[in-house]
Amino acid sequence: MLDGVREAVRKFLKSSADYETAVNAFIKELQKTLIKSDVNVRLVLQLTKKIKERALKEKPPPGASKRDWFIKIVYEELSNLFGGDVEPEVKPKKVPWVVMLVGVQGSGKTTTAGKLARFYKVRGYKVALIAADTYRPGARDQLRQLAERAGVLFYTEDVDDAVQIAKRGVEWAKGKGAEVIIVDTAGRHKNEIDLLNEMENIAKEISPDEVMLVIDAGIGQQAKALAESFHKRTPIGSIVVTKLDGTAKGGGALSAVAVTGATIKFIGTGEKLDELEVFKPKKFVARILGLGDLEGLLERLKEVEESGKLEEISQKIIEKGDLTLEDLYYQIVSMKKMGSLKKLLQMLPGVGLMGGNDLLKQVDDKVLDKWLAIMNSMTIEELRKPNIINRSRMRRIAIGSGTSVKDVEELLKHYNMSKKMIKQLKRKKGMLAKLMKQMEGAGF
Ligand SMILES: Nc1nc2c(ncn2[C@@H]2O[C@H](COP(=O)(O)OP(=O)(O)OP(=O)(O)O)[C@@H](O)[C@H]2O)c(=O)[nH]1
Repeated sequence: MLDGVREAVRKFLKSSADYETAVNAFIKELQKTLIKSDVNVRLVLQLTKKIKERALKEKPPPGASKRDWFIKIVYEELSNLFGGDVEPEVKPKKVPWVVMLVGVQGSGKTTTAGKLARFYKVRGYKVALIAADTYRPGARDQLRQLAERAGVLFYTEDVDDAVQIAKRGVEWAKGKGAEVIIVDTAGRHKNEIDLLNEMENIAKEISPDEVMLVIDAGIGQQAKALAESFHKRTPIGSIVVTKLDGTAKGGGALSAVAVTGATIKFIGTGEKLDELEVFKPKKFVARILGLGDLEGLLERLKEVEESGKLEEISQKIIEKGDLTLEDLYYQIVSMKKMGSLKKLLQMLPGVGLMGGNDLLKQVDDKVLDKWLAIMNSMTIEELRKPNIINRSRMRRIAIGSGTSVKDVEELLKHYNMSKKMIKQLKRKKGMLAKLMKQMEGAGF
């Protein structure tokens, strides 16, 4: 899936066809790749319809190309498909925190138990692993070894009763002061009903704080049905999708799971203990689209958008023909977001806003930071009516911002200069308009 989408992006950006033809070609390619990698067909059609609508309706901000803007739309819509902006909370809400892992045989449950133990151990928690998979020979030993490698507590018993092992294990771990307790369970039984019964019984005994379903990315669309059948018996709190390193079908499991409404918390990206990542939808999609190309593009678009805002602010000031410290504050904030002062120079109408070229030579980023600090120490009234700032207010502002009265004076001097220039600009514009009218009246 990843390669397919990346390739489509590359083709789209390079294509010499007109915009609409290129969009249609891209959408076809995207549909093909997503369906091939097991994303639900209905979901794919919904997604591409939305992308197309936005692509034809939205106008990119000045300075951005239509094609760049289109990729941004694709990025946003794909991100929504995988959970949008929401990043999962992985911090235990209380301690001890009992996690019960469920999932079918071979999904990577035992490996994930080890990875999770390491994940929480390196974040400073005291962790215990409990092996309650009595069905697969060797599962208990496998987990014991993982526990040793991760350096965490371990509990199991050589009996067949998984429910009792889990129950006594959790008690034991609590007695040892474990803060995160992870219970590994069986993935296979005589039949599915028995497996689900066992999960339900364990859950009843240990009342886990979180039931985590482990799903192999390779199972594609079946992920949804699987998640639902477990969910009926032991309400699933979160999901780990494993083996995303080894399959082109990751999108299937992810999107199928996404439509069940459960949160995907982690993804497994390899066999090693540290190959577990917190699932971040936007990061995942950026990877699908080929982050290398995309990062620069998104940055560029952000800049254009920010500068648009800056222009808007400046335009309003000029129209108003007056400047407050509050205006200046917002101007500096949006300018700082863009990064460089040079850009400001090109962007601000007439450069005069800040008091001309000479002034701008003196104004570097450090000065701007100081000004922001000073303005942050002012009251809203002072920002809106700077002429009320007398000597004693200056002293208070200087102390509050860790600067000197001289610094505050300096800022006010620049502000007054800029204000004067804005007024002049407005007057000149007014004169020009008057002149034009007279000329028109005179029949020019
Ligand atoms: N490439 C890759 N392999 C993984 C990942 N997670 C697990 N595996 C491998 O998948 C295989 C099965 O993993 P196990 O942890 O033994 O599976 P299980 O779900 O505990 O199996 P049962 O005990 O039968 O339920 C092992 O070879 C693991 O190394 C992953 O994220 N990426």
